[in-house]
Amino acid sequence: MEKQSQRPAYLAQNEVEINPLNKTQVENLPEVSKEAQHMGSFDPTKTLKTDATTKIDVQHTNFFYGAKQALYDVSLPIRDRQVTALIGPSGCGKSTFLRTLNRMNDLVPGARVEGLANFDGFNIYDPKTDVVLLRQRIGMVFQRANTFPKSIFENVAYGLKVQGKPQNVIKERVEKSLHGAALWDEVKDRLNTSALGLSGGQQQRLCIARALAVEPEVLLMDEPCSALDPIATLKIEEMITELVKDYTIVIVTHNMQQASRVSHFTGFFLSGKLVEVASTADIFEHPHHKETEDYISGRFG
Ligand SMILES: Nc1ncnc2c1ncn2[C@@H]1O[C@H](COP(=O)(O)OP(=O)(O)OP(=O)(O)O)[C@@H](O)[C@H]1O
Repeated sequence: MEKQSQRPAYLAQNEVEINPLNKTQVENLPEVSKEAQHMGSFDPTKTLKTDATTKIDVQHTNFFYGAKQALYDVSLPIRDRQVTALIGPSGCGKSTFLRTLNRMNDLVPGARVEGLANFDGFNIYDPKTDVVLLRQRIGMVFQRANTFPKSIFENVAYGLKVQGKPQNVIKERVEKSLHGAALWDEVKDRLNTSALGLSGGQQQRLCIARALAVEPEVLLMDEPCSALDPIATLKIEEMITELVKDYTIVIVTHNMQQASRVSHFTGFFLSGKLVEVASTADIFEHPHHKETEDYISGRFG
């Protein structure tokens, strides 16, 4: 009974809160400024000048958790083989946006998305989209490593076994993915030992290897370094810089130095709106909006 009464009012009866804010975070949420309220939807074509082609073209996306709207008219082209960083204060909708890209939000009862996310000529949001196939092409890495209590080899081979791949293909892909995740040299002599014996940073790279093993085209990373120390963080950042030669990467980060180190484009979210997206250098050196400037200079968030 006690637990029931603490449920946030915006949750419908069967809804679960995946990523609840604590009381302090809620109290410190910035007000949407008058300018942001009246600016309508942001037109990214004004600031996103690049030769890179668009891998996923997100247009006019609204997202609802039951009655609560979490994203407002977000349009954001994700460029091919570039890193796009999503920044903004807690609760502004970064993770929600990221999760719309491979339909992870489908798992939340009462969740609903509107708009268009054009990926290779089909709409990711279309109910007819095959989400299993979609998640093979658009892989995801979470905040905390979700290591399975299995051997290092089995962790990476997992998706390939589900796909029924032959043993020789599995062996080859496990090795290739561990190289891709910059982990091979550290684990090659103990592939059959438990993955739970690896350090936190190694486990996160192992999960990245698992995501790479099914050969995705896009990698979504939801604060992949938030549980890691600076050295493990640096390893992941170096790995991202290598991986982007072959993959399109979208990363949610609270760490603005990280966004400026690893990304080509940065989108700034505030209260469910994309305030602006531009080249990372522009966002950090010449932001178009006062909210962006206030956020990157640490005035809130
Ligand atoms: N399952 C859910 N049910 C209802 N509301 C939710 C759910 N998950 C998130 N929200 C709400 O949606 C809004 C956006 O949350 P989201 O997690 O996308 O923000 P965020 O910018 O990623 O935050 P953080 O940086 O803290 O992870 C917040 O108000 C949050 O409370």
